Amino acid sequence: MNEKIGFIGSGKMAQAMIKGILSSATFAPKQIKVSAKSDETINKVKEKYSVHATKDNEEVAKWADILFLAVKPDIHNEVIQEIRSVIAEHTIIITVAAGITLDTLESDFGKKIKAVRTMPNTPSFVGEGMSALSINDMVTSDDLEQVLAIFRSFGEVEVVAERLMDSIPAISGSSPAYVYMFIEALADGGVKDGIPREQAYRLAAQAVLGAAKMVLETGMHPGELKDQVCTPGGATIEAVSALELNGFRASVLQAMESCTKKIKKL
Ligand SMILES: NC(=O)C1=CN([C@@H]2O[C@H](COP(=O)(O)OP(=O)(O)OC[C@H]3O[C@@H](n4cnc5c(N)ncnc54)[C@H](OP(=O)(O)O)[C@@H]3O)[C@@H](O)[C@H]2O)C=CC1
Ligand SMILES: O=C(O)[C@@H]1CCC=N1
Repeated sequence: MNEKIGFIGSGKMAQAMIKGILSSATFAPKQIKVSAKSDETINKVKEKYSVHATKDNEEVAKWADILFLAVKPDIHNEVIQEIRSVIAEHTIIITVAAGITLDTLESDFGKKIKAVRTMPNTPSFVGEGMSALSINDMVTSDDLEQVLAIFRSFGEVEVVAERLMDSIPAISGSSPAYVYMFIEALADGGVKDGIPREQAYRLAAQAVLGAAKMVLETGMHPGELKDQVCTPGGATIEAVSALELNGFRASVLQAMESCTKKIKKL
């Protein structure tokens, strides 16, 4: 692809996407320009990814054909006010900020823009991202194809109705955090029984990866896959029973509700 991609904000989420994009070789480092607030981040990003990095948001906004806004929601509008006058008509604006709606984007820019609201996740860093996005009526089908190609370069992407976007962090944007907690807990259980810590992480992480692949690749219902593991009268059903007694599923659902409630307030 020949487009120039800009990132305003080069923190954890932007760097995960940049790493994923460059690893897939869909874009070369010279096609990416980023900005950040501190010299520390600028220098780190230059060194790690060989992309152009600056503290000048306007420079990035003026240059990019596709511009990611990857700053925190509380300074999102401040950044838009800084760059709105230099945005070209053809530029596609992609926000990754949680809770920022397409209406907010348009009204902050104060004009019709090509706007894309997205929710990626940090596994984009290893090319296994899961993103969801919705677009406004200025985005053409060609624009959408370009955007999808970028997101596919670091994982999977789903186009969803904007009314569902507030619910995406809970299921795929934030959920890597709870999965890491689950992996850590599995490893702790192994360590308790004497399994060396590093080996315990490998055992736990690969079991989670394998289970996820089974869901994606067999098309079988997760409940049926669970049943395959539970030998009648065996050990797994004892573990399942203990998880149910301790409200495992209810905890996950409650965590997701809390997440979505917060997104609506951001
Ligand atoms: N982390 C995640 O898993 C996910 C995050 N998101 C969204 O991504 C966005 C960024 O989150 P995350 O990457 O985690 O946060 P970080 O704090 O890691 O990154 C924020 C970045 O914004 C930069 N920044 C701060 N102020 C300015 C400014 N005035 N102009 C330009 N850049 C500025 C910071 O610069 P410096 O480094 O110099 O401080 C930093 O690089 C959020 O809106 C969040 O909702 C979405 C999905 C998942
Ligand atoms: O914690 C947050 O607000 C962001 C949104 C999804 C992941 N991180």
